[in-house]
Amino acid sequence: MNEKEKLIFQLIKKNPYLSQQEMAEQLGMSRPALANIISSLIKRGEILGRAYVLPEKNQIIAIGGANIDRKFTIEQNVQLRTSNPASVTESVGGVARNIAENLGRLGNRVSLITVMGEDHDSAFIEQNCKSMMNVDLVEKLNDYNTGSYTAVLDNMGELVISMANMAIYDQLLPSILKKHEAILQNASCIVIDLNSPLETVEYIRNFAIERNIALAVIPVSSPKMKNMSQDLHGISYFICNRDEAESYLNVKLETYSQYEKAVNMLLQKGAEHVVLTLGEHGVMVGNEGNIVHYKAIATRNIVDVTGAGDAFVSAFLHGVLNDEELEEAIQLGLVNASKTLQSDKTVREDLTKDNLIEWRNL
Ligand SMILES: Nc1ncnc2c1ncn2[C@@H]1O[C@H](COP(=O)(O)OP(=O)(O)OP(=O)(O)O)[C@@H](O)[C@H]1O
Ligand SMILES: O=c1[nH]cc([C@@H]2O[C@H](CO)[C@@H](O)[C@H]2O)c(=O)[nH]1
Repeated sequence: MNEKEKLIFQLIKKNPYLSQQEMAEQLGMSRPALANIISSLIKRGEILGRAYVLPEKNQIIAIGGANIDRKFTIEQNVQLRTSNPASVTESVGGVARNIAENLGRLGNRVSLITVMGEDHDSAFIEQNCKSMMNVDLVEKLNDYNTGSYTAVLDNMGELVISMANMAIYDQLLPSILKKHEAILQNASCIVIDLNSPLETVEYIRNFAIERNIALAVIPVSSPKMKNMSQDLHGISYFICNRDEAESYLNVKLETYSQYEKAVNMLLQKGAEHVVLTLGEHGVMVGNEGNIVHYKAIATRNIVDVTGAGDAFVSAFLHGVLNDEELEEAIQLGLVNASKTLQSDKTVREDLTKDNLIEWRNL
């Protein structure tokens, strides 16, 4: 930091809620010059932006996708190769962003690191997210469209097909994360989804190993899971669904003994905790040679499956990061997934710490 930056940094440390006008007056600087320096401090992760908060412990950093989700629900039985009458909704999505929103709604401090285009979609996403997470570390790229995910659901809310337009995530490179090392190294947990390129996942895995930071890796889809390294050391929580495990391990998973074997194989590759999600059959969880199956919560009136996996991951991480026993954290995950299935929203708008406890006790 140069002298001017140090002065501003000290002032923010003393009083994080001074307005730029007040700061400029106290420092005898022009406001545009001050704004420039503040924006460079934010970009380098020295301060978090908006309220000029300093990076601190216990912050969760989510790295990966932030998309616009378009969901078409077909009102009658799906007929292939013809036009099906459908209703459509548009909302914010992306696995890392969904997890950040869940964790933010649950009262955790979260920053999102992602790349978005300079377009209408990114403005919509930012506007939508900024009350639940810090979005000041988001990088805008001129030549790319913001990621988008288009899903076709049947009249039971089950996924028929989905399309991912996410070329932009090839640009979520280690060079972007390096700018935010100050924040990353103070994180209580880093969550990365596999929208991120392999070299970025490997960079963050080594970063987490060197600094002993909890790391959760979330695959997002079977095709993207194929890119993952076969070495899972340094990953504290590796959470994938059945299809993703099949494509990564190159095995068929149809029985409980096969699920158990798969969890074992993932543990052998070095992950500390493995969670294999099994849709209506719940989750198989393994650590230190101990593998346990937990039943899903019987859920009626499923409206939309989108986001159930992200809801599980988020409430599970919320539990473990807030000192719950592993088993209780899993139950919180199962409850949040079940409640999310009953909502047409990817993340429930009524999700709070208190509501999660109330749903858990029902
Ligand atoms: N039909 C269901 N009934 C009850 N719980 C379910 C059902 N489907 C999913 N879940 C819950 O959601 C969790 C995650 O579901 P799944 O294994 O399908 O992951 P996913 O494919 O990542 O989810 P999605 O892509 O739908 O967000 C399950 O472990 C379970 O707890
Ligand atoms: O390749 C991808 N497909 C789907 C998603 C996101 O998954 C979410 C549901 O779990 C949804 O919001 C979509 O944007 C993604 O981030 N990458």
